[in-house]
Formats: sequence, structure tokens, C-alpha cells
Amino acid sequence: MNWNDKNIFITGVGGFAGSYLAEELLNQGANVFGLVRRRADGTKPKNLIDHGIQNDVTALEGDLTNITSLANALDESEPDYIFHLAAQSFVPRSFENSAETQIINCIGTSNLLEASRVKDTDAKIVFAGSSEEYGLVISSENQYESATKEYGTIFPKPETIPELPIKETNPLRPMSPYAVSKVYGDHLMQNYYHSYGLDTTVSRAFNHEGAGRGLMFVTSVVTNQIMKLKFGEIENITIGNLNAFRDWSHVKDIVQGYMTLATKGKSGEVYNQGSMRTNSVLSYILLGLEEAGWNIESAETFKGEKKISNPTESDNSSVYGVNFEKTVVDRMLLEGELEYTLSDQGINLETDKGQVKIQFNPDRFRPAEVPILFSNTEKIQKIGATIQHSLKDIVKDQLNFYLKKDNRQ
Ligand SMILES: Nc1nc2c(ncn2[C@@H]2O[C@H](COP(=O)(O)OP(=O)(O)O[C@H]3O[C@H](CO)[C@@H](O)[C@H](O)[C@@H]3O)[C@@H](O)[C@H]2O)c(=O)[nH]1
Repeated sequence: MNWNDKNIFITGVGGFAGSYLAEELLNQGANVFGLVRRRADGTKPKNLIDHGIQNDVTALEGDLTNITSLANALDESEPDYIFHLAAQSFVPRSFENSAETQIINCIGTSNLLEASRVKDTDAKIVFAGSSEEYGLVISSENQYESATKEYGTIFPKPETIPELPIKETNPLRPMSPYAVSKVYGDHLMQNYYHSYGLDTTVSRAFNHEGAGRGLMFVTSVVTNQIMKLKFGEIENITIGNLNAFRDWSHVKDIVQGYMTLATKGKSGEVYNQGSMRTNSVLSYILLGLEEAGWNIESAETFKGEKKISNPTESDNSSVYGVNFEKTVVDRMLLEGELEYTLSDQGINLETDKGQVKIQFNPDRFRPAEVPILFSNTEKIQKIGATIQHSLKDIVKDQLNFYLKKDNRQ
């Protein structure tokens, strides 16, 4: 695909993924326009400055909640492609202020589609849906039993268990106001294609990380703390639920996926984007520590229980019928041989540099959790998308980012 001189309009251009996408498109010769909220001090979004593209992106002042500003942005950018990435994207914040999330993510998406319809744009619209839409994915008979105890019989027993890896045809069982808002946007995109012929395609990206990832997301929470530990700025690591499994990709791979969807994604269709790996939050911490120079000999709870030797040893066994890169603790957590609860209080790691403590913080646990995300991405692979980065590549990029003192918080 030749992006040279194509007009691109990105909502969320100043966000984490938006700024990587803008940089890549500019490198390929596109004219990039971005929706940017007015700032009292006149400064540009930090992510654009960090990527050195603050003067290359044409900033169009506006806001998703203001449909007139969206209509103006469409007039000014005359887009060939629209990437709708802007959102309130932090799951815990959506529990604290649900209405804010729905206004930005639902009404904002509705406004963009309405403006596009009224302006009769023939631009291709790629929407950033989310793997969070799948929410509660059933991984075993036992988990189905405990899910029905916790949430009641809100959905029929799946015909096939485990429902993993997750395909686009998996049921959507959103577990947070954020996830609900993304289901709304996802369905509205499909509806505008079927009702009005708007050229929409939905990406359901699984978690994506890298240098500059917002500090509140778990991979940043972890790598920021590891570098602080390394420089003696803190004494232990504080974390929430480390049993959770996520399918972490490098943001650069997901950005390539967005571009593939723009050019080759079918209108009205939905595509997963992910790494086809799943790893625990605990593994992210352990691998991060190892990359930063600690050699981890064993892990046991503060109470001296659940001791695991060489927890980062790589495990090549197949889980859910798939072989992927994981650690021995990942395998044990996945197979139900191990689980950490709040009553364990934390984990002591014995390392070649002395003990490292991982302390559980009850405030970091969510009212409802998505226990596991693990993608099947065969559909997007068929149109050419690939994953180039390993989990360690992501960890390294994030550690390097926090090597710089100014980035640590
Ligand atoms: N943020 C955070 N999460 C923690 C912590 N401790 C444990 N976790 C667990 O780490 C997991 C990942 O949390 P986040 O990094 O906040 O991401 P997310 O909720 O999975 O959502 C991200 O990915 C989605 C795609 O799947 C995106 O749609 C969403 O916007 C966001 O980027 C969750 O299970 C969370 O409970 C902590 O201290 N902070």
C-alpha cells in the first residue's frame, strides 16, 4: 500500500497508540490530521513531542463530544482514512466514573459516525474496539461453576469449554463500563455500515504496550517500579491481581495491524489483533526483574507457602491446544496448580541480589475482573498482519523508557 499523500484523520492522535500510528504514517508520506483538544497553555500533546512529530501532525481543535468540531475536522482533513482511537481507555476509571466513559466512548463514537454520515464521507473508518469486549471467557468447567456462583446464570453454558484462544465469533461478555462502551462502539460501527453503507472496520486489539505507555497500565506500573527499585528509589514492588493473564503485543505491531485493516480489512467486519500468547502479570514482573539484572531463584508467599523454584524457566508445553512462549509459573497458574489471593499478602523472591518483595495492594483489585485474554488472530493474519516483537522485546523497551529518570514517577 502506498500511503504517500493520503489524507489521514486520527482521533486520539495524542494518545499512546495514536502517536505511534501518526509517526508511522508520516514516515510513509501521508498527511496526518489529528483531533486535539484545546489546551489553556497552548502546549502540544506530550506523546507527539516524545515522537518528535508535534509540528508534522496538523492539529484540528475539537472534541468527540462536540459534533460540530468533528464535522469541521472532516471538512478540513478531507480524509481517505479515519482511525478512531480516542477513548477513555483505563478500565478502573470507568468503574469510578462510568458516565464520563460512556459520554466519550459511546456518544463520541456516535458523533463521529453521524458527522461522517452527514458529510457523506467515503473514507474508510477503522475503529479501535477492544479485547475487553470478550470479558468473561470461560477457561474450564470449574471456572464456569464459580462464574455462575459469582454472577448468576447470566449466560448459557458454552457448548465448547475452554473458549480459548478467543476468536471474533466468541460471545461478548463485557465486565466493566469501559468494556460495555467498546461493545457499543463496535456494534454501532457495524450498524452504520449495514444501514448507511459507511465503510467501517472494527479492530479488537488485545493489550498493546511499549515505551510511553500510560503510567497507570500494569506493564508500566511494573517496569516503572522495577527501575525505581534498581535505582534505590523504592524498597518493594506493589501490585494488584497478578493471576490475571493478558495477550500483550508491542504497540508497533498493533499499529501495523491498524494500517493493514485500513487497506485490506473488509467493510462491516471485525478483526482480532493480538500476539497469540498469554502471560500472567506475575510473569511480567519476573521477566522484567530478570531483564533488569536480577536472577530469580525462587518465589514464595509472605506466609512461606506456594514455593516455586526457578519460576521464570521457560515452559514449552501446550496450553489450550497452543504452544506459545511462557514461564513455568504461567503454566501452573493456567492449569490451576497455583493461585495467589489477597490473604497471601505478597510474594518474596529470592534472587542473586537478595530478597525482592512483591506486596499486594487490595485497592488495585477490580470490582469485576477479566481473568484471561488470549487471541486467535488467524483472520487478520490472512490479510497480511504479523507479530514481530516478543514479550521480552516489549519488557526491554519499557525498562529502557524508565531508565530515564524524568520518565519515572
Ligand atoms: N492497571 C493495573 N492493573 C493491574 C495492577 N495489578 C494487577 N493488574 C491487573 O493487570 C491486568 C491488566 O490491566 P491494565 O494494564 O490496566 O489493562 P486492561 O485492563 O487489560 O486494559 C487494557 O487493555 C485493553 C485491551 O485488552 C484496552 O482496551 C484498555 O484500554 C487497556 O489498554 C488487569 O487484570 C489488572 O487487574 C495494577 O497495579 N495496575
